[in-house]
Amino acid sequence: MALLQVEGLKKVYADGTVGLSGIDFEVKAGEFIAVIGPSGAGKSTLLRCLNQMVEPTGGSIVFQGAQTIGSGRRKLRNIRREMSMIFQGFNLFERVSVLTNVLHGRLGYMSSWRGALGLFLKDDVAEARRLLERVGLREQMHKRADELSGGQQQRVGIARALAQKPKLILADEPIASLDPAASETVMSSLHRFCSEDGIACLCNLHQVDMAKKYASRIIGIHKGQKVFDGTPDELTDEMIRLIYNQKPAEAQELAETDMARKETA
Ligand SMILES: Nc1ncnc2c1ncn2[C@@H]1O[C@H](COP(=O)(O)OP(=O)(O)OP(=O)(O)O)[C@@H](O)[C@H]1O
Repeated sequence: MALLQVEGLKKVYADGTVGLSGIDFEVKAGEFIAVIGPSGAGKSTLLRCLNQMVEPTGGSIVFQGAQTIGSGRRKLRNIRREMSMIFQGFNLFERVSVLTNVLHGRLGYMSSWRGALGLFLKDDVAEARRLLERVGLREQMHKRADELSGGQQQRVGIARALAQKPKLILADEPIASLDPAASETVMSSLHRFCSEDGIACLCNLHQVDMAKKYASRIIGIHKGQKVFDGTPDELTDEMIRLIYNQKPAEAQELAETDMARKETA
């Protein structure tokens, strides 16, 4: 059984803008998938619909065998703790310590009053320290988050995501604000930890070279539609040109021809 099954996923925003116009795909446990496409294609909308930070307007999302659309608050909280998110702008609490930011990854497992008072369990604190060591930030754990560089802050974001013990990480352009060296560190850390812990990842990326380097599968989106779904090798230069050069119909046609060729081979 797939970890995640998405069928006919749609999002039309209140002002009538179509974010997603019916997307289908599956994610297997432990798969590392890059999502690419031009600006405004619907990549963020897709990730945010999956954890329902953005409410889908149609379709179905089955996560670990259960339909998530229409879930009540309690069920949604349980779904979200197993689907952690990494953000382009890190989304850390800047004035609190790095360690506390990682501990926030445990909030979904605590009663709200314990969380509000910051009464974290001893085991959770030990695990947060271990995770910070794992991402190479042991020395920084008592610093305020805003004292860290962008690349270090994103590694805190990764440690926080891992603290949730997720089955799936949704990474929304995790390296868009970073320089090339920090981007490599963040992508290689994210890839390594997902692989070591058997976590699936859907990672929105603008950098096609990074998508090809780290993902085992790439999904291409254009104008709210899936126009490519294949391996890095199958993402040819021609396909990239079609996805980014506003010719999704031609890209889809090329993908279908490739698929038919693979089936008959
Ligand atoms: N809150 C919103 N209200 C109305 N339209 C929105 C809203 N959020 C996104 N959109 C629109 O939905 C479409 C998809 O946007 P989305 O942010 O998902 O694209 P993206 O591929 O992530 O783009 P980028 O790479 O620039 O971040 C765009 O046309 C965008 O303007």
